[in-house]
Amino acid sequence: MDQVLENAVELFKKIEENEKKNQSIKPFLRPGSKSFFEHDFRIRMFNNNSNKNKKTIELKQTYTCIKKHTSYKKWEDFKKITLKEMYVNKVHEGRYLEGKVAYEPFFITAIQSLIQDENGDLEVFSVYNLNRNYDEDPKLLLPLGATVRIKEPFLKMAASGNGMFSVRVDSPSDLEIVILTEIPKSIQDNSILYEKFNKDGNEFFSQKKFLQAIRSYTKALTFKDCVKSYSNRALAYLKLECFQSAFLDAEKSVHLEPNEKGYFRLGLSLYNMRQFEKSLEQFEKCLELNSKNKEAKQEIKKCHERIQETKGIYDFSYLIRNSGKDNLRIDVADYVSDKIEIIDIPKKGKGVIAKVDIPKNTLLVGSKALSISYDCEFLSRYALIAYNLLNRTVDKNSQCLNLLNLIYKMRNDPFLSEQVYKLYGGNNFDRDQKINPSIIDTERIENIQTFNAFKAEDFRFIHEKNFDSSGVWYYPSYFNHSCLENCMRIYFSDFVIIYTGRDIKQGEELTVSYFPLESIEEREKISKQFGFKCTCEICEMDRKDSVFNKKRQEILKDIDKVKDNFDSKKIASLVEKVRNTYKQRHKYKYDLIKPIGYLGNKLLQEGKVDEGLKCYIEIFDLAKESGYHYIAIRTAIIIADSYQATFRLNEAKIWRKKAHDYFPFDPNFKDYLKVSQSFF
Ligand SMILES: C[S@@+](CC[C@H](N)C(=O)[O-])C[C@H]1O[C@@H](n2cnc3c(N)ncnc32)[C@H](O)[C@@H]1O
Repeated sequence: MDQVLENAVELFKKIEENEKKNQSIKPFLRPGSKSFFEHDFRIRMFNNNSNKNKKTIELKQTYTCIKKHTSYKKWEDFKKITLKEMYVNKVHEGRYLEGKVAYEPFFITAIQSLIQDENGDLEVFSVYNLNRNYDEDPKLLLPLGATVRIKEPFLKMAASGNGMFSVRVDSPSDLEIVILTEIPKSIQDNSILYEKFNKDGNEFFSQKKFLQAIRSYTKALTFKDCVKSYSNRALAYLKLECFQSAFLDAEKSVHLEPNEKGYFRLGLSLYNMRQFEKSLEQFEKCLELNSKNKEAKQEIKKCHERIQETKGIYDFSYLIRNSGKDNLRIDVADYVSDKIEIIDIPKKGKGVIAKVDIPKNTLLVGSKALSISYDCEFLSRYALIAYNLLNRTVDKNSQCLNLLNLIYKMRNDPFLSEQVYKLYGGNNFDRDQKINPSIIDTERIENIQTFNAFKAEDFRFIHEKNFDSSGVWYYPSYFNHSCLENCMRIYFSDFVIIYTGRDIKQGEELTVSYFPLESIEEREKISKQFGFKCTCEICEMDRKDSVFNKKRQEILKDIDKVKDNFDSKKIASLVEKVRNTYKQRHKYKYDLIKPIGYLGNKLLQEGKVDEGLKCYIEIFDLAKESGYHYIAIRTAIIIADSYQATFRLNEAKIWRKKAHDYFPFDPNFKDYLKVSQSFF
């Protein structure tokens, strides 16, 4: 077994043992000497530095932290606690811990340092989810000497600490950091110091050290309220994608004195928070001050395009051109049709219904992911193993990374945060309770991700593992599942459109399929993870058909084993066997799709083109009837391509039209649907 995995398993065992042993620990007796802690820290630092070349990512919270989130409450509602009073593996409800950062912090899986309380007692202190930027200097995020306050502190057995404990913070909004500026308060309006810090800020900025630049501008601003420093700090925030902070600074800058750069940066922060109308206003103000500002003109054009999109007017050629492997995130606005609404659906939570009759192929929703991560963006598989062991999960790279990204984005964009908190996060959370968007409740966010994350199944890289993804979309998250979906989803990188796959009656629920139409067992397994049991017509029929279904699955398994070695005749006889299991049933014989696909492939390989095509035509009909739209489109294209290749251009045209009927919005859509013949 891989050494890394072995080490991780060891680590995992140790945590479990320690947790068991310490279940009954009462007041915790700590050695309390600073030199002891510093010695331990040096060892950790050494281990950490020896791994310097391996990039690692910070980890999120563990499930062992059963702490309920308390940021909804005010600081005044909590009573102070000191380290001496704390217990191990206990959440100290209604209390807060205050202390100073007593050691230069560093990253292991979280930012780690020592906290020293008012009695001079020390404890290790770990902060998770504080920042996404791995190259960031932790000393800047949690500076030595800064005062910190932690709500409902949790003294936890530390995973990396050989029996050490640490005061652990998972949700950054449980923590308040007072950063010392090292500037005596008595010095007021010192323009020399202002110049010095402002210059430092510019220097750091030019070196792309944006966090340092922000710190310097902040110091500079304590001496003088200056338009330029606010505006420059806004730009540094923009570089770090901290859009809300950028917005506040740019706003201060133009408030002090209307200025071109200030309006431009205000426009950019609003644009990035997807407030296109408001953003347009700022770029126009910028142009009023300088009618020759080319960049502002370009941004105005983009704003107009986005505003058109919010009306459902999309340029699909633009979407196709600007999405794909080279561009995993597309600049596009959201749209929701006024023909649909979100209501409570019995036994399903919320869902989407049609307010009026809606014809087939009506665009209902266009939505860009609130956050998305791709497998190819992951930094370290070591971190993934540790992450899964600590969390007792089997999350993929993209899922783990997306949680971190989502948290980061929520901290920097209140509009986005507000949308995330509206989504279903399991029954333990009251979703109607209004949450301050600046609160980061990692447990809740994680639950929201569990119930609402999907992968962006962009046709163009659907088979490539590296492009596996995990994203969260806002409006699409309200669509419930049905194996017999009546809507279709098409992805353009991280942008998805949802439209009706057939005519819909007023009041009918609109559904999409969360997973492929595999066997009922497989579907039930996945839907159980989502916490529901599908009751669509196909599922009900499958459940009634259980004896034949079992037989069918056995034959399908056999076919899988032999499909590469058998010729078309032998495969055809196995297909017949599957067909026989459907004798009692006249509808939804979707399990025939795969074996007939194998047969069609084999026939094409043997040069029996017409027989092969007959198979594909049957697949098209089966997929169409079962509402398995993706397969229907792909099959129609394969058929069209095969006719084209054998110069039967008329048939090719007919089949291209059938594929195109599934997506009537743009004549060039066929370019998007370049699928490989090797699909089956
Ligand atoms: C993406 S959300 C869909 C919207 C959700 N119903 C809500 O209230 O926001 C997924 C969750 O919806 C519920 N759900 C989805 N499809 C369902 C179905 N067919 N039957 C029952 N519950 C369903 C499950 O709780 C699932 O975890």
